[in-house]
Amino acid sequence: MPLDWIRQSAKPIDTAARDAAAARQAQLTKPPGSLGRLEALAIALAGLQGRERPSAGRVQISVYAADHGVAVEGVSAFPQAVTGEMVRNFANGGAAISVLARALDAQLEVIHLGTVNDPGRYPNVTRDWIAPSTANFRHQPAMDAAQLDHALRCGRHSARNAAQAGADLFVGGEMGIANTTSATALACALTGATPLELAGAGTGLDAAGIRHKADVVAHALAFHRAALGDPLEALQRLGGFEIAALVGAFVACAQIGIAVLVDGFIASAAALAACAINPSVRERLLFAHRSAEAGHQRVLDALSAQPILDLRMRLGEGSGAATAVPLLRLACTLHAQMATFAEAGVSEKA
Ligand SMILES: O=C(O)c1ccc[n+]([C@@H]2O[C@H](COP(=O)([O-])O)[C@@H](O)[C@H]2O)c1
Ligand SMILES: Cc1cc2nc[nH]c2cc1C
Repeated sequence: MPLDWIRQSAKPIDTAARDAAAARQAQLTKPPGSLGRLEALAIALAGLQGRERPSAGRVQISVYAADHGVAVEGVSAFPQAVTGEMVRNFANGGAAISVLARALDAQLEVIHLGTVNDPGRYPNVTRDWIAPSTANFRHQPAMDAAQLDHALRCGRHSARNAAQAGADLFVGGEMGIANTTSATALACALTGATPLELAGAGTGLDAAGIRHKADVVAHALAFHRAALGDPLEALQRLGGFEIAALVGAFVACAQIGIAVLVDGFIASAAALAACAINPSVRERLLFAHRSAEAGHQRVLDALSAQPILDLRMRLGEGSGAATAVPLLRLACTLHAQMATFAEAGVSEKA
């Protein structure tokens, strides 16, 4: 079966490295726990990376761009042409994630899976064409099985690239007009939440626009209801190429043992699908931020995830995750470089 790999177990957490990191934290010159979540993040990264002193130095950011058939339902504040136009902007280095990747000295990979307004070829954008867009999932499955397979493998390819480059951390980003509608439908199918509970403004819908979006999602869920019990089939019917690529990347990173920092609403819906398909993936994911998109908290709750940041961001592209990287780096540097009580000759707690 071509998709067998997606269900293979994630690499187990290295509990010895995690315990050694926790023991080190207890010896550093500070009241125990006083660095709060920075301590927990360093300890978690130690378990994920299998070393007492983890690092967030080498970061790979993979951004997947694709269009959505459901855009014809008028569910986005922006025209569909923007997806292809933003691919050009990624190529020219002017998008937010381009700037963040440069500032972080991270490796940025942009993968163009198919847009209605094809911007053409750029040397620094991988063109891994599937179709101009998914089908409109209000009336038909978004993808066929071959397209789902292609998108999942595209994500696995990024994970393998990250491993080859020796990445400490993987960030998955996405760009796709109308993909919050797809992510909302997928999250409803996987959590049982209603479309009205999860639908949000996306790129900037008003209240009437959000009600219409929820209505489109409700119709789609009714149309596909009989097939939504299987999360892989839910992904095929309601997902996007970029969302499926994120699922493939998250699962493959977890299997290889690369720590994953999950971005906002769409990336978290992909994480939810990845964990529903392969529950062993969950313990290998860190969550970067709480997006301003209305349904994100519900998705984070379903994953029992505690995001690092809450900056009211709602851009996507991997931008929220990239913004959390400096905090992870600081957590690792403190963990590695602070003196212990014994080294510094400081008296311990009475
Ligand atoms: O990541 C988020 O939390 C997020 C929330 C709202 C919008 N977005 C971005 O906006 C686009 C989708 O918005 P929309 O309104 O077209 O569905 C897509 O390119 C996403 O990257 C991203
Ligand atoms: C301009 C623009 C940039 C984006 N980046 C991610 N989603 C986006 C949506 C729009 C509309």
